[in-house]
Amino acid sequence: MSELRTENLTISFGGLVAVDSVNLSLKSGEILGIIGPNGAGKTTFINLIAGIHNPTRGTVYLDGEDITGKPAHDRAAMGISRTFQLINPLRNLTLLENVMTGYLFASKMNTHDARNAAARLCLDLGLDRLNRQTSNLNILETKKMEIAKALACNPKILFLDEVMAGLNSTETKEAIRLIKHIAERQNLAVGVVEHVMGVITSLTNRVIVLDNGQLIADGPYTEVSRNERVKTAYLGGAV
Ligand SMILES: Nc1ncnc2c1ncn2[C@@H]1O[C@H](COP(=O)(O)OP(=O)(O)OP(=O)(O)O)[C@@H](O)[C@H]1O
Repeated sequence: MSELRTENLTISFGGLVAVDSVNLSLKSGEILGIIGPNGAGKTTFINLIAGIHNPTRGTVYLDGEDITGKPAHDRAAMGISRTFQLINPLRNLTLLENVMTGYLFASKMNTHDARNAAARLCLDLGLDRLNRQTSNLNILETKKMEIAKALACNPKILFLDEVMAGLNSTETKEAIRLIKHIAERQNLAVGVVEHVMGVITSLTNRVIVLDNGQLIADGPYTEVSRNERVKTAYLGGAV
C-alpha cells in the first residue's frame, strides 16, 4: 500500500502562481482524475510531484518520506512514474529498446533482463513486432509504448498526462480497459489528466478540479460536476 501526499504544494513562475497550496492524498487502488480548464496547473502539478520542477513552497511525501528535495530520477526509482503530454520517443531506437530504457534506468536491470522484461510487458499491452522503428507505430501503439515506458519504471504511483488525446472512441475504450486492468493488477495509485469527461467518468473513481492553480473540488465526479465553483471555472458548466 502506497500513499502520495502533497502539502501546500506551490510554484510561481514570476508573478504567476501556477500551483497554489495544493493538498492532496492519493493511495494505491485509486484512479484519480485531475481536471480543470486550460492553464489550470494540471501538468505543472504532476511536474512538481515527479521532480521536474522544484516547488516555491510546500512538500511532497511518498509513503511518509519527504521527497521534495529529490531529483526526478530518484523519484522515478522510488516509484513515481509518468507519461508526457507530448510523446517524445527515442527515434533512433526501436519500440522494444524504448521500453527497455525504463527497466535500464529506473529499475537498474542489466540489458539481457531489461530486454526480456520489456518484451513481456509489450506483449501484455498488446504490442507486437517489437523491432519496429517508432515512426512506424500507429497512434494507439505509440500511446501504449509511452505507458509501457512508465510501467517499466515499476511504479507505485503512475501519472498519465492526456494519454487519450488523438485516439478515436474504439481506441480510447481499449486504452481505458488496459489502464484499469493494469492499475488493479499492480495495485497502483493512478492520476489521470484528461479533458474528455467521458474518459474521466469511465476510468476514474475520484476527481480533483484545479482552477488557477488552486484545488477547488475533490470527490466523486457526480458530486464534483455539480459544484458551483467548478461550473464557474468551466465557464457555464461544460462539465
Ligand atoms: N515553465 C514554465 N514557465 C512559465 N510558466 C509556466 C511554465 N509551465 C507552466 N507555466 C504556466 O503555468 C500555468 C499552468 O500551466 P499547465 O501547463 O500546468 O496547465 P494545464 O492545466 O496542464 O493546461 P492544459 O490543460 O492546457 O494542458 C499556465 O499559465 C502556463 O502558461
